[in-house]
Amino acid sequence: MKIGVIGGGAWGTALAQVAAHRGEPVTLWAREPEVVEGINAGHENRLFLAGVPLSPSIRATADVGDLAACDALLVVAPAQHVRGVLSQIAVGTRPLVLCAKGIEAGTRLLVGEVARQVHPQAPVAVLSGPTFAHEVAAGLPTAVTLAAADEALGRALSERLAAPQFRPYASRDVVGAEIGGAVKNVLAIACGVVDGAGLGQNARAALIARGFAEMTRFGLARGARAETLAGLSGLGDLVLTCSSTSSRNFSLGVGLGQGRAAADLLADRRTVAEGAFTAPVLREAAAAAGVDMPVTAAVCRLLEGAPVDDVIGALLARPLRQEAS
Ligand SMILES: NC(=O)c1ccc[n+]([C@@H]2O[C@H](COP(=O)([O-])OP(=O)(O)OC[C@H]3O[C@@H](n4cnc5c(N)ncnc54)[C@H](O)[C@@H]3O)[C@@H](O)[C@H]2O)c1
Ligand SMILES: O=P(O)(O)OC[C@H](O)CO
Repeated sequence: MKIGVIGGGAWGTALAQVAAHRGEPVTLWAREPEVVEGINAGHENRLFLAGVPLSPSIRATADVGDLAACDALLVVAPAQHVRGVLSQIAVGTRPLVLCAKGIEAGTRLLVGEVARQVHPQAPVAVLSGPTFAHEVAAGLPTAVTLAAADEALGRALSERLAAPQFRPYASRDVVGAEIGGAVKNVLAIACGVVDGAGLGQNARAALIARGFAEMTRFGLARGARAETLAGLSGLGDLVLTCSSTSSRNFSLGVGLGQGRAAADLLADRRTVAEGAFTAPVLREAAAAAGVDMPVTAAVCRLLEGAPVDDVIGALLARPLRQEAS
C-alpha cells in the first residue's frame, strides 16, 4: 500500500517517517516550497520538525497531482483547512485517514464528516492518540487508535503503518476517536491556564477528571463509545496534553493563565493550537446537543478576553452537583 501524506507540518512529517520506516516510498505534499526543498535536498523539515533526520524514502512535493500514485492518503492539514486542501485533490475511492484533531467552524462537522462531504466515495479512517510529533519522529514508543468502520480497511492500514515503536490499536468507532482528539485540545488549554495561573496540582487533576467527564457527556451524545473515550484517543491524549509544555494547546493556556491576551499569543504563530479554533464551535455543538461543558465554556471566555480570576471564580462558584451526572 503506497502511502501519501497531505500536510507537511510536524505531524504529517512524523507520520511520513513512520510510513517510510522499512524504506517504502512515501509521497508528502506540503504547501511551503521551503519544506519541499528542505526534505528533498537535505532530508529535514526545518520549518516544522527541525533536527530530525528524515528517511530518504520520503519524497516531498508541492504538486497534488503527485499523490495520484498513492493507494491511501493520510490527511494531516489543520482541521480548519481540511476542506480546502481536500477540495484540490482527486481522491476517488482511495481511503482517507484523518489525522487532524478538531471540529470545523461554521458547519460543526468533525474532520471525518468534512472528508465524507468532499469525497463521498472515499472510505474514511481516523488515526488519533497521545502522539507528540517529535517523539514519534525520534522513534520513541507510541500507541494510537486507528478507527475505521470497515474492519478489513482498519486491519490493512494498521498493518501498513505499524512499526517496531509505533503500535496502532484497531477500533470501529470513528466518531469516538475523533471526538477525543478534538475535545482534549480544548481541555489542554484549560490545564495550561491552571499552570500559568499557579493554581496547583490538585486543580490540574480536578480539571483532567472533570474535563474527561464533559468529553464523555459530549461524546456519548454524538454516538461515541465510552471505551473509545477512555482509550488512547480520548483519555490517553488528554493526559498527555494536559501534562506538558510540549503541547501547543497547553502552552497557549499557560500564556492565558499568566494574563496575556489570546490575540497576542496566537499572532504570527506558524504552528497550530487547534483548541483555540475548536473551543467556540465545541461550545455551540454542545449547546445544540444539550450537553453541559463548563470547562469548554470557560476556555471560550478566556479566549474572548475575560479576566482569568473572573473565569476561574465563576467555574468554582457553580452550584454543587453529583459527580456522576
Ligand atoms: N504536532 C503534533 O504533535 C500532532 C500530533 C497529533 C496530531 N496533530 C494534529 O495534526 C494536525 C496538523 O498539525 P501539525 O502539528 O502537523 O501542524 P504544524 O503546527 O506543525 O504546522 C502547521 C501546518 O498548517 C499548515 N497550514 C497553515 N495554513 C494553512 C492553510 N491556509 N491551508 C492549509 N494548510 C495550512 C501548514 O502548511 C503546516 O502543515 C493538527 O490537527 C494537529 O492537532 C499534531
Ligand atoms: O501540541 P498539541 O497540543 O497540538 O498536541 C499534539 C498532539 O495532539 C498530542 O497528541
